[in-house]
Amino acid sequence: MDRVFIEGLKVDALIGVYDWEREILQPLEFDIEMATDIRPAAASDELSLTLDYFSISQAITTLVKNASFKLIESLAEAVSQLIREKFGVCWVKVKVSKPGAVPNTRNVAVQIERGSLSSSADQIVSGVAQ
Ligand SMILES: Nc1nc2c(c(=O)[nH]1)N=C([C@H](O)[C@@H](O)CO)CN2
Repeated sequence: MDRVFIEGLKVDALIGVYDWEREILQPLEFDIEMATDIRPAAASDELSLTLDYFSISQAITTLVKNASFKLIESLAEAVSQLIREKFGVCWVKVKVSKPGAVPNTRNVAVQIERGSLSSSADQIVSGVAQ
């Protein structure tokens, strides 16, 4: 299965467990991997036949700016749900990094994978993804 990536998407967010974190915005970074069949877009050179990484980046940014979760786990779930439901992505990997959160570290993060790769293969065989 082919992939479309969004790497290093930076958004300032209201996020965190502690009281002081509810008063500030903190930098988060998103790495997204989405399974899709890029052959129809490649054959036609047509943006509407692939996953538009610009539109998806904008949608993630809007979601994150409007969210106020405590845990980056909750935000990762919300982002994966958005990508799967709004953009019809059958399988997605979402990594949410909070690089300033822990002293003496380069980064802390969570990563989730949601959906099924086999269902996208089924769609291609049945012609849905053509
Ligand atoms: N697995 C997680 N651990 C922690 C989180 C989190 O979102 N997921 N959050 C915090 C605090 O908000 C922290 O970022 C403050 O520095 C602690 N652990």
